[in-house]
Amino acid sequence: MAIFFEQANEIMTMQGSGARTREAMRELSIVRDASLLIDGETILAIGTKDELMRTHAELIASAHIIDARGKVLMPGLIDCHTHLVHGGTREHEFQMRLEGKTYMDIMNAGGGIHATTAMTQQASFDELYDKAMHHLNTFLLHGVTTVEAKSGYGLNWETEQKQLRVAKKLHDTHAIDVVSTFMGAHAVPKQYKGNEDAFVDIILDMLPKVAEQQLAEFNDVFCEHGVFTPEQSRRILLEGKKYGLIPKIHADEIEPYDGAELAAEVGAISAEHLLVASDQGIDDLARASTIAVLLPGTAFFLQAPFARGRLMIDRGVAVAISTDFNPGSSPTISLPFIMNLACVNMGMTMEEVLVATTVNAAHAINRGDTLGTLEVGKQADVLLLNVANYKQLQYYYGMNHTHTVVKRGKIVVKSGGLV
Ligand SMILES: N=CN[C@@H](CCC(=O)O)C(=O)O
Ligand SMILES: [Zn+2]
Repeated sequence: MAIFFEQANEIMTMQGSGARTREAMRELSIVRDASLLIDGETILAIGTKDELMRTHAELIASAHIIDARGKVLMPGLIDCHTHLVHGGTREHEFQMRLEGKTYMDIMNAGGGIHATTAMTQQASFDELYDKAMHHLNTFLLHGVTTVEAKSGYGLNWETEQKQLRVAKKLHDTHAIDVVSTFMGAHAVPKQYKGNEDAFVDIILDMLPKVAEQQLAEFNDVFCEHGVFTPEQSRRILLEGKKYGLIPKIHADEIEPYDGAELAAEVGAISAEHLLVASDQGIDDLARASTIAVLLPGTAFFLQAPFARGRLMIDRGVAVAISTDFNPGSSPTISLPFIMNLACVNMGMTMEEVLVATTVNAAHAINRGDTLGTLEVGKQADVLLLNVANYKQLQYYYGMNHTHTVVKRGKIVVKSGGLV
């Protein structure tokens, strides 16, 4: 059945092409007192109610009508960096950090990523699936219609494959589109400490299997002091490219390590975190059109300095924003809250964070052609917010304003609840 959103206060169409930089990151292309008509899985028309009644009267007469008066319509949010599929939780580590331990102290002592790896290895396929399904439902309730999901809590082929298969099944069964990234290079198992290159070789062997079995589109590495060096990261990313896996990098998160520079050098689609990226690295990202995926929830939760989002935009980098949802450094699913952190702590404007979680997030996962804007012919992923104008989404912070969500032309959230 067609869907007719009637007379929204504002429709943020975000229309235009390509990832947005500089001033274009502030252009929301808003139409006011406007209506939107969906037919099948795509957007058929956007305009005033009168215009659409003139041109599509018959279809509207039989459509499901949603009263959008007093509300705001926008593209479904895109969360372009998550560690969705994992076993267990690590709330005790949060307590340890509040008592003075650092994230890397905990990881080096066998906790952190290693702790989640053990719990993920032990979990059955169905346990991982049910847990991640629950998380996806929460994403949907927060207006998120597409989620990128990284593996990386297996650190052996069996469990990496299990995580990626869970993500694939979720993509097939859940309303949310799940886009997979292989991240075999997330940590070095302790039996390889001192012999890290041997583990790199094991990851290199996994890459053709990931590609052959079509388990992921992207290949990510945690390039960090004490994890993978820039040289090891380069090897893994360049080898992945041979199999069509597009590079992404967890770069310059804890200590500067020329991760942004490496992302630009290998032609990564995105460099992620960048809390301590150098000036040179930022300029390199701009030149290479590598998207900076910034994760202010991680800085907030780790009590670390925030990435220099303002400077990156001013230097011409296309910035995307994401939750980094994971059980250690950012266990939140509220992308709207993360957007608020980006405004308050990274100097981004309300317009920029909206572009960063729609158009630019779509480009960070290679979905810019189909997702991220409300335009005729694009996939109908639509979010109706219970706010009077787009600025209220950030003003009334830390709250969930989702009213209705349409995914691929189907209503999946209604009056703030799952359908
Ligand atoms: N920094 C590396 N990976 C994750 C955290 C993973 C974890 O702590 O479990 C991140 O992106 O923040
Ligand atoms: Zn991450």
